[in-house]
Amino acid sequence: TPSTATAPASAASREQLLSRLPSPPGRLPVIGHLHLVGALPHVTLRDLAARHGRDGLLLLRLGALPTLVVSSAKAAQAVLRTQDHVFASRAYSAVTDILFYGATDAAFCAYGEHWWQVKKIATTHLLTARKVRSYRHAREQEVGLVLAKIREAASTHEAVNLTELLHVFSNDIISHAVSGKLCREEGQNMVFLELAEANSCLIGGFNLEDYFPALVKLGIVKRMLCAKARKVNKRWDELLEKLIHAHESRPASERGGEESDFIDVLLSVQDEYNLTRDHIKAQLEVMFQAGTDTSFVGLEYVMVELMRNPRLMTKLQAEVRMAVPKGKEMVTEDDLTGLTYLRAFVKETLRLHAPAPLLVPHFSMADCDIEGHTIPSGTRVLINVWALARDPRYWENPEEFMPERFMEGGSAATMGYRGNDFAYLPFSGGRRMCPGINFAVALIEIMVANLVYHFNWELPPESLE
Ligand code: HEM
Repeated sequence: TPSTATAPASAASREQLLSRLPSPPGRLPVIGHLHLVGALPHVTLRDLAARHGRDGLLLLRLGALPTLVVSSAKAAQAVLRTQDHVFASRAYSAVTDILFYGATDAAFCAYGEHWWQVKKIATTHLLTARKVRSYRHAREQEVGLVLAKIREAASTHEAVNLTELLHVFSNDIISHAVSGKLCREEGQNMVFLELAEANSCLIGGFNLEDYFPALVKLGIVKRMLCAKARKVNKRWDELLEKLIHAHESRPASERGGEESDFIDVLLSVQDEYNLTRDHIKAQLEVMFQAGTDTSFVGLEYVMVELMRNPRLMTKLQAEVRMAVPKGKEMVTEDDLTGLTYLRAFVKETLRLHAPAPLLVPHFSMADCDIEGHTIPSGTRVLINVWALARDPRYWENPEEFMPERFMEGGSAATMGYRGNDFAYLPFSGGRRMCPGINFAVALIEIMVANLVYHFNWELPPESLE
């Protein structure tokens, strides 16, 4: 059983503690184990952990940064529940520092008073079940636009690029939540898409500056490595300033109300939470970062699994078509209650294809014990939820796509998204858990329901050759 955290160790004893943790051979000077992390880190890390790990733990030296990889449900439970208070921080990153106004947003902010405040704003003001419901007409409208494009292609038997359509769809839904009706003016929704992609390139990779913080302290290196991030941040700043300004200049009577967008809400709680202009911009920007790609990847994989499993597509179509009154033009959110197979289908997709397979890295703030191993403070932690969700110790036929396991009577029937089952963590768990679950699931379900209600899907013949 894990014991309580103790005060941080000195550098020497920290190194001593690290040297006792299970770690793979092949560590090189300077880069450490970085060369072992391939193009699909969750896959290579699973294999390395199976070979060299112990008790679900494996220590890698990624550059100068000790990184603990967690690959068992018990160790994940220790990090996200029993010792959540120790592991709820984020490591310093020069890139997120620049992109997110001193990392003052909810996702990249280090643990502390400011993070509590901005996370609370996200969970109690921006992403509540009620707020998410208030955007249903906007979602249905965006779904309508996608359906029109597909209908047009279908009428001439043309293949559609679903990846592109669904990516734009996810981005537009979030643009609408952030800036309401203004999001389409002057093509601002497309600028959001472009900037979110630029951010992903900077954050998503294994960044040199993150692994060699000492390098960043040298002025020249910092200038070189961070120039791109500054450029991208400048463009975000111009766009967000313009939108916030447009909101401020609207009469107060138009700002409140049921369908108020994130900018309206943040402006209205600005004084209560002592938010600066930069805090507001950081928070708006992170919604794109955390919400767009993740939702889009989830949605795209649902369609992949539908096309791979025609029998299951027929079953899902039957459920949706039964539930929608005859002659209705499109499925609306009222029709979705009780669609248990749809719900299970999405859950099973997020099991096999977690959009954030290693979560967002956690960071320990004190020494503490996990499974009899002492983890020193200042350790970065990756939880391999992709590996946990395919581990035969926890799942029957783990590689098989079987939504039924999440249905009544199935082996995972009681598993939900809230991080209570440590073999199933697509949205993580504990203090750092994703606050966007309702938002994401609503977006995915309404789009999928309509895609299967209106169309039969198959891959174009040339893609099968
Ligand atoms: C299928 C879609 C999504 C998935 C799979 C997902 C998953 C995750 C994961 C794994 C984390 C990291 C948790 C951790 O560090 O332990 C996270 C954090 C976060 N997500 Fe999501 N997310 C999704 C959609 C969204 C949406 C739509 C929004 C907002 C509109 C959102 C907002 C956030 C925020 C603000 C955080 C940071 C929380 C923190 O650090 O305390 N997410 N999400």
